Amino acid sequence: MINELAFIKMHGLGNDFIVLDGRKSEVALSQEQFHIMSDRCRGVGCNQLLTILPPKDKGFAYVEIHNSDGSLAEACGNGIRCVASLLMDEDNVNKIVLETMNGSLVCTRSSNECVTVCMGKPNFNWSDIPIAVETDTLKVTVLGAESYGPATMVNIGNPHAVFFVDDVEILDLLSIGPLIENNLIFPKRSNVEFVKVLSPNRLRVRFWERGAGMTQACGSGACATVVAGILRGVINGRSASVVQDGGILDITWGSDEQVYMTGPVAISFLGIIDFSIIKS
Ligand SMILES: N[C@H](CCC[C@H](N)C(=O)O)C(=O)O
Repeated sequence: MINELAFIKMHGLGNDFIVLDGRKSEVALSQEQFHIMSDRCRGVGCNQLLTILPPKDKGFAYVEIHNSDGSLAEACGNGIRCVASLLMDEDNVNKIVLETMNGSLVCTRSSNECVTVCMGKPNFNWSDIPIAVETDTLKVTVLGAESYGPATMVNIGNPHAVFFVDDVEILDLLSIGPLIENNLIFPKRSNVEFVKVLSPNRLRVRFWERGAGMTQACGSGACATVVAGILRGVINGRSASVVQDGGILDITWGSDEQVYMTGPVAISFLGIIDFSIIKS
């Protein structure tokens, strides 16, 4: 059991992360230890734990992603952006490849301190989302959420249920979010996005994240939202800005079929935690 641990608290538009560097020494945290860190990091805790590990292939490093409920996640756009920025600074480069459960992601430093991540190709096949029954993933009726209309299901490494509604501000995400996240048609659960189309290239989105709950921003969710908007014909062209509680991400679904996400990163603070003196 680890007693003392150095960590970096970061966020991407208020999507909160604890970053650990496990490339030289073992940093596996117990769930209890993660919650202790999360609670002390920022009042309402952190959304994901990102652990930097030695590469398994030709990338610079492998990034393991855990949600605050302890579940593993295949993708975390805001988190990868943060870790990429850290490691590009460390190595004094403007481009880096990070390995995740969803493959190797090319990350590049763009202008004004933002980072662009190529999040890979979206997947719409019902069995790849996954959904429990064969269905057209463009418009999926989710039992209990019928009043929000059908969801468009998109996998960006992780599953997303995207609902297009007239007003996102009035939504009670705390009640509807878990109901959709844990719906039986989603064998691996799902992230949830509610979208209001502000203009053909500007979307307002609120998130309920699988394994983390309501978040200020969600990078993979912003990607899924723009892809869903293009599939549903509500976006002009292949790019849009996604307006989230924590700020704006710019998303492009390229002609190469890859989805590109560009946005800021921030270090909140560095810390050392001594579990031997902290009781949960
Ligand atoms: N909750 C997500 C992982 C984190 C996604 C989000 N923080 C992002 O920036 O993409 C899942 O279980 O698929």
